[in-house]
Amino acid sequence: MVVKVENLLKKYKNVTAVNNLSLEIKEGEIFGILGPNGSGKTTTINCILSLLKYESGNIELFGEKMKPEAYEIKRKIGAVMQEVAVFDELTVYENIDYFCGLYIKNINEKKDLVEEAMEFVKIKDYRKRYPKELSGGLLRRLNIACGISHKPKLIIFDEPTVGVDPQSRNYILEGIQKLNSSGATIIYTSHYMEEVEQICTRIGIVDKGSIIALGSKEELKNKLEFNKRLIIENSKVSEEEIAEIQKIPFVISAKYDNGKIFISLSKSDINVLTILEYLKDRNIEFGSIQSEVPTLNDVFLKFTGKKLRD
Ligand SMILES: Nc1ncnc2c1ncn2[C@@H]1O[C@H](COP(=O)(O)OP(=O)(O)OP(=O)(O)O)[C@@H](O)[C@H]1O
Repeated sequence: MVVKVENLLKKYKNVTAVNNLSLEIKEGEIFGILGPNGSGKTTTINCILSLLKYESGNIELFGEKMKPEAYEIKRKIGAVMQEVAVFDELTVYENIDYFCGLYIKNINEKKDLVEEAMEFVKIKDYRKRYPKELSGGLLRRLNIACGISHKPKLIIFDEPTVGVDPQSRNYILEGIQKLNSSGATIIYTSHYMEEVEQICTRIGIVDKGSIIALGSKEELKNKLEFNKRLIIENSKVSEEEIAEIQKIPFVISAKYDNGKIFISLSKSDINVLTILEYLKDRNIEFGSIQSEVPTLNDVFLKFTGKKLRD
């Protein structure tokens, strides 16, 4: 087990930021911690890294207890935190060289690793630039290069794509997958369900400091009763008709909102035609029909009663 967190409890005065959180992460995983703002993701990461003291719980990394002075464990970890932490007076190259040099003493080896890290986040063209000359996305990519250049076995990314342009976002996500393919175990925190779905092999959904659901995206979606949602454009449909639709055997729920009928269909016997025939039989006019598969937002909604993003 690369990461083992048992019953972690962390309070800031009277705010319980992490509430009895437990998780285990195996070698080779890209483990996503998905939760809304303030759900305790960063606090959990800071506890895992021993940057914060906590009230109770147990944290082991690579099978050993993690402590502030566990330098041997820390060498195996790369952390890319939400706040960009680079030196303004050093260039892109010098910044990565500095952070790499904290772990790698051999000059030639270090040189190669710095080049590799720059290549990884596609920042080579900016090697002589200073941080203040970089866009937000490039700055994030520099921050990542600084955190990963020493080839850590466990890399933690805390919301690395917040406020970045789509191109940088793609470089970052692809880069993380490449790091994983080359052997690193990854922890990735985010409040963007699309990103987590795209890259994570297993996901822990957090709310109010606790994990409320855990599994692969398929396992999480299997916890839902429905596996398809129809959205039918319609100008008018009565409450009685909606109630009728709801009675169709494989319909889990039906509602009318803002000119659209939303129908969730159960896993078995999905028959869209039956719905359309029903509408046709009753002369209910409809426009475009969309079919959606469930998202992690639906999973979040099921367990918390609220949306992931407000
Ligand atoms: N230094 C602090 N002092 C007091 N309360 C804090 C502190 N840091 C975080 N909190 C509170 O702890 C809770 C969890 O915050 P945390 O930053 O861990 O969540 P998060 O999921 O990482 O959110 P975000 O995505 O906004 O960073 C929140 O209620 C937050 O207001």
